[in-house]
Amino acid sequence: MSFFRSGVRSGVFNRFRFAGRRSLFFNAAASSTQLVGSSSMPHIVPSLIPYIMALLLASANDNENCDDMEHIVASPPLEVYSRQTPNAGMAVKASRDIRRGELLISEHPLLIWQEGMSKTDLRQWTDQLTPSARKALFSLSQRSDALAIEAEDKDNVDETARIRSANGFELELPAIPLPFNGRLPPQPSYASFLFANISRINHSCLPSCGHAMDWSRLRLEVFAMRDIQQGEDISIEYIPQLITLPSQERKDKLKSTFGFDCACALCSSSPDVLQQSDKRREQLKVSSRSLFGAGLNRQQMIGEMERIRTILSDEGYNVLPEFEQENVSKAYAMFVQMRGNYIKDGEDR
Ligand SMILES: C[S@@+](CC[C@H](N)C(=O)[O-])C[C@H]1O[C@@H](n2cnc3c(N)ncnc32)[C@H](O)[C@@H]1O
Repeated sequence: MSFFRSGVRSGVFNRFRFAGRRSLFFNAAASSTQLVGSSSMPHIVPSLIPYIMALLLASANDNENCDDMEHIVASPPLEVYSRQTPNAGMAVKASRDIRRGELLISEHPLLIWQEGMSKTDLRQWTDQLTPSARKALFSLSQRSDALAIEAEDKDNVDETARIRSANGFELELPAIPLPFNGRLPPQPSYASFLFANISRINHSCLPSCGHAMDWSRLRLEVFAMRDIQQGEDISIEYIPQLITLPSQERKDKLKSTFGFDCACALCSSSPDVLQQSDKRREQLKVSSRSLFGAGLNRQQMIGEMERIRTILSDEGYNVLPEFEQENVSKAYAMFVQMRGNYIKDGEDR
């Protein structure tokens, strides 16, 4: 079973702006009838509680003056709706026009768990869900593909497995600036997170939004990476490194990881469009590889970065890409940011 993995995103975009005087948990539904409310506390497996507590304590100690409110979207401009075509199920759309860069939602997880737990441990844990958490969890979609059903015979699969598998984000955990001397909490490398609202957002190979975990607040944030019109679908990318894969390989990967046949706008386009897109993605693979260890001088490196930027723009890909090499992704993110400092708003493509 696999889950969304933030990979580089959690590395590049982690923000450790510590705050925490305000209530850590909020109700995402405060002023929207369309979004469900988050439970007041995430439901965390016992093995992860010391780690999460240490993370939040470290955050609370760090910066009392940081304004937490800028990270809370009191009224997310989002609407969950039931999609008729092309793929059934629920989706999220913009409830008003959205500007590039807007923070759309910042949400605490409903559940936090670790992969590889035994069925018994999973059952003990999920039996303790509050009625509202249970309701939110069981209202989410679940996998129904052959792989997921086959996996039910295995030891670590309980009745929530197909829901967790369809909706969970597996994220790399940050190293904690430990508040205690000598008493290290266990430091797992990954944990899985599920969100009542964000888990409704569908995947696209040309996503309109990026997402990143703000570990200091334990919130997943979703940002618009381009202007979005009222009524347009909100989408994110479920798997890193899809940007350098041709359409068939992307489809295969999404199918084997999540069990669905990708029906995003790009994957549903004509063979001609797909061929052009595959060609651009191949060029991106070559360019990004050439940045790594090829002994390019500064000028050549900037040229290659610029080339990547142009190809991405032609592809209509607006989020920051995750290449095979994490360092290349980080360098490209920095390049885009630095370049942006020299370009007046609106001039950039
Ligand atoms: C995290 S949920 C997204 C919300 C979901 N559509 C719902 O009804 O709640 C993931 C599931 O949505 C569907 N899905 C998401 N993106 C898709 C895509 N690009 N193509 C086809 N199905 C997709 C798949 O069934 C997948 O297992």
